[in-house]
Amino acid sequence: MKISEKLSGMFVLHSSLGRTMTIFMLLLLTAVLMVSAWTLNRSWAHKLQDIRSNAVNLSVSQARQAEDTFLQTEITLRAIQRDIPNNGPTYANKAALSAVLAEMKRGLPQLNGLFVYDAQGNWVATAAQTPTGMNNADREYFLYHRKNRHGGSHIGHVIRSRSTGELVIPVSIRLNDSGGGFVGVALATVRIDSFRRFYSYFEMGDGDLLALLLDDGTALYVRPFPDSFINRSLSSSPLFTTQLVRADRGTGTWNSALDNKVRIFGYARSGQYPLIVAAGFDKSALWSQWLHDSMPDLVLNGMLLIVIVMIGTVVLRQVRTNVENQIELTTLRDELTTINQSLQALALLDGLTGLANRRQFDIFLAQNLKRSAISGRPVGLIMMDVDFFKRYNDTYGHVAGDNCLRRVGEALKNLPLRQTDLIARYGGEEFAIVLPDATPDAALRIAQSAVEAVREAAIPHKSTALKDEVVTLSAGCFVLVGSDTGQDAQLIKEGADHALYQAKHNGRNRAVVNEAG
Ligand SMILES: Nc1nc2c(ncn2[C@@H]2O[C@H](COP(=O)(O)OP(=O)(O)OP(=O)(O)O)[C@@H](O)[C@H]2O)c(=O)[nH]1
Repeated sequence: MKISEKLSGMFVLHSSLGRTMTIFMLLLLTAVLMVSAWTLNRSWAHKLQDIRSNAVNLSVSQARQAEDTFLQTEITLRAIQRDIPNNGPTYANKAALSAVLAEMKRGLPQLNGLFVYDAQGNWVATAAQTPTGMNNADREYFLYHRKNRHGGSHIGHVIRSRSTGELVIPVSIRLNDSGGGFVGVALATVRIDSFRRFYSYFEMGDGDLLALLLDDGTALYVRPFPDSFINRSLSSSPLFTTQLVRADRGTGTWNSALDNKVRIFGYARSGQYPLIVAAGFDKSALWSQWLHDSMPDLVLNGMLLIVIVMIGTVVLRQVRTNVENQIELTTLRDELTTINQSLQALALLDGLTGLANRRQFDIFLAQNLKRSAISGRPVGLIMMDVDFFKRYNDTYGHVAGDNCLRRVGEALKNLPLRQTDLIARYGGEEFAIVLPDATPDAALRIAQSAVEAVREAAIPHKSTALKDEVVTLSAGCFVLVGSDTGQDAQLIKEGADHALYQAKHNGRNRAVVNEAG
């Protein structure tokens, strides 16, 4: 950027209009930016609020669904329990019991199998064909029931079915004899696939998750994670360390323990079973989606900002042009004023001596005679003429003659005059002094000092007829009180001229006053 452009830019800021426009544009820009930011921020906050509600609602509904599944399963187990003789499943009609189990399973597609074990873990009956010689005494649920006397159902960690190889959740109850002694276990295995299928009905993003968990933090199934995540302990997740400690349902945002992704979670604990459902929405995907949805607003706001900046630029450029024009006009005006003043001065000054010229002399004399006519106070005029100046020119040349006149002018300038007096070059080698409010005596005194000053300047003049051979002056004075008849200037000049003639006639180099006035 050129210096002049920088300067004019600064002038814009320093001019009050430029400053006001700049501040206005900046305020407008800030206001639009703030409104846009506030609107977008609100939109994002609403989006988060919606997601939190969705997450909680989904968790609650899925916790209910899981409860229903396990309740149906428990009811089935209770029905099986009723069909088993008091002294234990060993004494049951195994074929008939298996048929009952098969019939029960048919109505419950979420079940992988129904099983009855005796007190040693031997398979007594199943909903499918009973493989001979199978024993499940090593399973966690079997050991659990053998140890715990309570009659409630037990939901275990996910296992792989020995009969089908499928991943299943074991739901079991203890079988007691009439004395409360352990006589076996009834087991239903719930297909993980049933949850997999059910959870796949929900439209969720790739990074979103829906998890069925045991309340000890074990993952039973987590959509969309692979089966390798099943049975993983999430007990260190904020869900278990902080959220569930505070409330059985709620929302929160934390790094998922499964893949360290930040998700917005909703969760709900089952009131009936030790189950928890959590729904988590990938925050970065939500942000991208929100950005995508907000793009029209962002583009609109961006365009608004660009339009404001463009308008601002045009207005400021216009202001700059105006300021530049103003500066140019002011400079031009100042220059013209200076020129005008010089011209005015030049119009009133004599170019050779720098004294007032004839024009100024005439104006000044006329003004003072007018004032004199009003005040009644006299005006004095001294007319002066360089002696034998023709000879001077002839002897020294015209250039020297001009110099001589300049020096005579200098000598006159040094006279002790009042501020109100005026010395002028009347024309040629003639000079004049106007003395407002002067008596004839005072005028004569000043005329004599003028003659003396020129003589003392000692400008050589070898062709003069006078003996000192220096340039001399003759002066004639006249004093007049103005009468405002229009004749005053002529009268006073004639009076002074007459005295000058007398001075010349009397031998030059002297001053004479004409007392006739
Ligand atoms: N160098 C120069 N000479 C001027 C100027 N104005 C007038 N003169 C000359 O001044 C001379 C005046 O001569 P005169 O009017 O005869 O008077 P004088 O020779 O001074 O004689 P007295 O007035 O009788 O003493 C003329 O020769 C003019 O040419 C000027 O501006 N410069």
